Amino acid sequence: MSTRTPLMAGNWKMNLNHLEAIAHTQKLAFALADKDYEAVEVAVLPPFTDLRSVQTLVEHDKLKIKYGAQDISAHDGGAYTGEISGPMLAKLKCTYVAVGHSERRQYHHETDEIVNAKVKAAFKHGLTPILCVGEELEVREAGNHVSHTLAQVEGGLKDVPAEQAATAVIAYEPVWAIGTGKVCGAEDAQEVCAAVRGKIAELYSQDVADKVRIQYGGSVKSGNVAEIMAQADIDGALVGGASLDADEFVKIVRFRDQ
Ligand SMILES: O=C(CO)COP(=O)(O)O
Repeated sequence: MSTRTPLMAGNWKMNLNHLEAIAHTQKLAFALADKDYEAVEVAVLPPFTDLRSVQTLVEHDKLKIKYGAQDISAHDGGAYTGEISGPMLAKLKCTYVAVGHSERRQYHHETDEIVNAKVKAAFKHGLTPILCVGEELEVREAGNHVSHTLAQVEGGLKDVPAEQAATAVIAYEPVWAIGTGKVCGAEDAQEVCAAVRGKIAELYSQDVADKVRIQYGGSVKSGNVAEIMAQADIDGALVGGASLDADEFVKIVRFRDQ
């Protein structure tokens, strides 16, 4: 039995303004009970413009919900118009930051080198990266999903020391399952997540591999989360669309009751 605490993180993507973010976080906090936080770590990843509001609410009401950003600059500061740095996110007391989400790889041309620099920037400023990896449909159809995903893991963690790697979160998100309603079968997800853990063991050690939390993401809903969470190497979910519905996200956090 793994000692890894499951992590259920809601990636809001480009949804909810700062007022909606407050209302949504309050709704989540109201519905979640201490026993939920004892069993599962719960996090939200709002847009940058919401983070200060979420921080203020979490601190003022002493909420147990963790929060983080959806991206981080590889740079610490300077002439990088539109970017948000690690020191800025650390100042907002973010716990997590998603790095290399497939939407950033696809629409912002983030390569494994850029993703690696962002992973390092996160660690440098005390943030835990959620390193997102996963294959496109053509890659899966060609049967290359495992090697493709492992190359992204290796690229993303290049030159990251073992002590840091052990605290990372890796999110396996097959691109074809994101926002499509096509959930990857639990056993297919487990196949890749087990291979990711094997890769971490090869790059570092079994001890590091046993510590790293691996999430599945892609059309996770209350109706399919239990089967996904029953897999040995899946330690949580990175939830997109369903995290925008507070009742649904609470049900996902309570996957054991499904
Ligand atoms: O990309 C995702 C989370 O990062 C998954 O999105 P959906 O849950 O909407 O498929």
